[in-house]
Amino acid sequence: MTSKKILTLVFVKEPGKILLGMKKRGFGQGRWNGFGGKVEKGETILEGAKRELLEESGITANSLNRVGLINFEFENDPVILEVHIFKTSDCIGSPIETEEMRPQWYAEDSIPFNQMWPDDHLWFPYMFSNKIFEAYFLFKGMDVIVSHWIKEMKNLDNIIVS
Ligand SMILES: Nc1[nH]c(=O)nc2c1ncn2[C@H]1C[C@H](O)[C@@H](COP(=O)(O)OP(=O)(O)OP(=O)(O)O)O1
Repeated sequence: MTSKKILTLVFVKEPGKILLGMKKRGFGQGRWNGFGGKVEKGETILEGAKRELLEESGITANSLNRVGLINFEFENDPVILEVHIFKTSDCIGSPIETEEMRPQWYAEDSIPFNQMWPDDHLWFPYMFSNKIFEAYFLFKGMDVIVSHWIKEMKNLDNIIVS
């Protein structure tokens, strides 16, 4: 029997650059990524995304735009991670280092993909060209992608996040 964990991932964008955070602990430790985590009981996915962004970076998002939806499966693990990805340029505050994340701005043409999850370089181009996508990745361990697909979508309106 498989089960699903609902997670969020938020990227703060400004023209030509993106805010990443170095994950200091927990799942994905040592990798640059957006800000996010598990959606808690009683909150919507959108609320969870905003909460995690604030907790991990000190930034408050007024609004979030859908970027994509990825299901991650790991060999020999019944738990599927359903990750809802958002971006925003409509936010308040400056990034601060937190217990979980060390934020840093990166130019869009110098993203540190070799220190990120191995799937990121495959779907970041969709995000940077404002294409909405759905994807699936099957991992062996934390470093090897066994199989995957990525599909551009018109929208993700069938999956309610608000
Ligand atoms: N293959 C992958 N590629 C990627 O880009 N992001 C991934 C990923 N697998 C997981 N993530 C993201 C989703 C989510 O934002 C984050 C993991 O969040 P978690 O909540 O599991 O982190 P923690 O273990 O720190 O738990 P919290 O106590 O909720 O903060 O990593």
